[in-house]
Amino acid sequence: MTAAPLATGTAPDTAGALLSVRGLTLDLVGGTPQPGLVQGVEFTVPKGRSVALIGESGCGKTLTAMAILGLLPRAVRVVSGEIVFAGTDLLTCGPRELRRIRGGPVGAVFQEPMSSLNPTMTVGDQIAEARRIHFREGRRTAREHARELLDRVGIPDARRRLDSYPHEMSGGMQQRVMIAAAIAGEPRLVVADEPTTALDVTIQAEILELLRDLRRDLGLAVLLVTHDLGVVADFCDEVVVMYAGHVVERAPVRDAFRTPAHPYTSALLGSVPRSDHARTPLQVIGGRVPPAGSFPGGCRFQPRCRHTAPACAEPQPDTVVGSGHHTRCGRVAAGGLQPGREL
Ligand SMILES: Nc1ncnc2c1ncn2[C@@H]1O[C@H](COP(=O)(O)OP(=O)(O)OP(=O)(O)O)[C@@H](O)[C@H]1O
Repeated sequence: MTAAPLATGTAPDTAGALLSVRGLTLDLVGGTPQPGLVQGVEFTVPKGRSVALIGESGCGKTLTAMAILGLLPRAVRVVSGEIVFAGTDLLTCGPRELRRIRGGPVGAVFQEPMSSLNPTMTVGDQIAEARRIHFREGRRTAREHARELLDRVGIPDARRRLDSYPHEMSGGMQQRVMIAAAIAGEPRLVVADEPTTALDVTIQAEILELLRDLRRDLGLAVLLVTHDLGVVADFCDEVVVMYAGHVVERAPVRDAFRTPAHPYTSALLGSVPRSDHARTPLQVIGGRVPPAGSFPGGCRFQPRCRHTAPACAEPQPDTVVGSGHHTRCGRVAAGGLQPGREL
């Protein structure tokens, strides 16, 4: 017997959302119109929760994160959509308002600390600057806060380190400084794009532990862009799965991992080793993400999907398969496929 999906609909569940991304569509500026580098992206980040954005390279995770931060590359424009943070649509904000929000209530942590930290300023001055801009603190107070923040993120001998330059620190320490700068603005949301990818494994674990502590102590919400499904399982409450610019599934992490409702999510999960299924052979997802501009109509995953049917060439409905669990697989919507690891 096939279980019918609960419902179809398009809107994210916005109750209690701190951040709500609705119908976000991004494209290249000028040139030939593309069928949406990022198209119709919908998800929410509830207050104090941690949401992962996952998918293979080139699926639009970073562009989505950059749109939230108002830092899209010049070549990319917003075609439509809303990004509502604490009641304000960030896409309607001018540059001054965006600068007030970014580094203030919305913090950012990127993969390469050295590309975000200013190599010509001491780390103390960089963190103090955030306090001076966002809280109009005087030099002395801002410096004292910078010391407290360095201490808070686990930098030993914080008072002396205030006067260090980023290049005098290890990669892990630089990442801690970037986190200190992000929390200096007392954010409610931190957007973290691959914050541990450039670090070696033991340091990765330390940085994640730090983010976890800060989340708990400061009540932060986190939007985490990552390729690492182990990190998602360990750190996040909810997951948003992107494929070729579409969100194909969003769900509480446990539900997405136990009963994925999109063949792409299932294939992603099958491509990483699991401790509980040590003998299960790893799956390889055949083919690759199509380059932007050559996406198929309907479900963009269909050329790589082992369940493809003619209906997959049509736009796929947003289907609710469980509490907070949505998919955009028409075959699941029609009851022809069952959510689950064997999908
Ligand atoms: N500045 C740019 N100009 C043109 N195309 C771009 C630009 N930045 C990204 N793209 C294209 O947009 C698509 C989405 O890129 P994006 O960086 O968001 O992917 P991603 O999922 O974050 O990948 P990764 O995991 O490798 O960072 C890709 O096809 C990429 O080539």
